[in-house]
Amino acid sequence: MSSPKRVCIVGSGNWGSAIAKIVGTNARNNSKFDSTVNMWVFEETVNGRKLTEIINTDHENVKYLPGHKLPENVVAVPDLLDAAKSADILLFVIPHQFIGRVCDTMKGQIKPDTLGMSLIKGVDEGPDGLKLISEVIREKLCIKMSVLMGANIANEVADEKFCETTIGCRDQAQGALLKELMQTHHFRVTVVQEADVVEICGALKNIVAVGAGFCDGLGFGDNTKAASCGVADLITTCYGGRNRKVAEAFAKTGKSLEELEKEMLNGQKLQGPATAAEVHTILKNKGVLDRFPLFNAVYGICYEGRPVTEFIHCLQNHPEHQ
Ligand SMILES: NC(=O)C1=CN([C@@H]2O[C@H](COP(=O)(O)OP(=O)(O)OC[C@H]3O[C@@H](n4cnc5c(N)ncnc54)[C@H](O)[C@@H]3O)[C@@H](O)[C@H]2O)C=CC1
Ligand SMILES: O=C(CO)COP(=O)(O)O
Repeated sequence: MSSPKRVCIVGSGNWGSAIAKIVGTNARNNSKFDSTVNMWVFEETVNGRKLTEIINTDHENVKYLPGHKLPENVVAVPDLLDAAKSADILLFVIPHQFIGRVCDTMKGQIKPDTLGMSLIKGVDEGPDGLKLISEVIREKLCIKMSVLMGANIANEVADEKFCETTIGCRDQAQGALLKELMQTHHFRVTVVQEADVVEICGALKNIVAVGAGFCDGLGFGDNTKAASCGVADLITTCYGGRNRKVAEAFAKTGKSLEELEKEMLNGQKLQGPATAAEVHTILKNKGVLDRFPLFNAVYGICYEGRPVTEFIHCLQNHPEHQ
């Protein structure tokens, strides 16, 4: 039998910490995995103490997932390379804007046969158009990559409220191993081979969620909001997510998104506005902006100073309605 796989979680925000709860418990109870799970923590001081010290002593990420104990075998490590260098499985779960720098630091310093899985929702906008975050990681680190995405609001997952998620993995044996690491009674995992589809749905729904927040902030009805909704993650994010919540406050208060992110999220990061900007550049370069009025409208409001009160006009002028 091969030796137990060492797991490292690259990230310790709201979702990273909820995932640490699951992965720590599963790794401890399954001999296929080493029971110690490293979690890389972007170090900061909270209430006068280092966050890593708080996590390793009190077993709680008091800033990003307060109220939940993490398993004691989850070890917070402030140095990225110390956390990741001996890992057989790397779970990437940081806000997408930081992935480039994190991978640059890890390049050449990890085991060559490490399996990576991205839980990051977002896209990168490269010179040739859209690039998936898993592709960015694959190219920079030369490792095999899978993804995990779903209608998974972190606080609800940590509360063990039942939900489903999808692993996109091209290799069946790897998919089965990753499922063993991630699945619990409350967090059911389906493995599919179409990893790119899983990832792009997870990324793009964040832009729609910002639009849904605008609808709420402007006082439109449920029908209006549903006009932009599709499948599970979209529904969840358009009701319960941070992108929606902050966009609602934006429409109601007139404060800037940056200000509201700071005020309302205590260090957590929105992915929707940045994704709207990246997707906007990609669509513009391809000359197809007019086919995506919702994405265009969210971009215009977030970055071009277009009044949020015009949001619905953009949907009324959808090319499908001409
Ligand atoms: N929170 C949620 O409910 C869910 C989030 N996701 C996705 O997971 C990814 C990560 O999200 P969260 O864990 O919620 O993070 P978060 O939104 O809680 O972000 C805060 C994290 O970013 C870290 N950070 C701040 N500056 C940094 C830097 N310069 N370099 C590296 N890290 C830095 C902070 O230390 C903290 O760990 C995102 O792509 C998000 O869309 C996916 C499903 C659910
Ligand atoms: O991705 C999520 C739920 O699946 C979380 O969405 P928010 O980032 O908008 O909170």
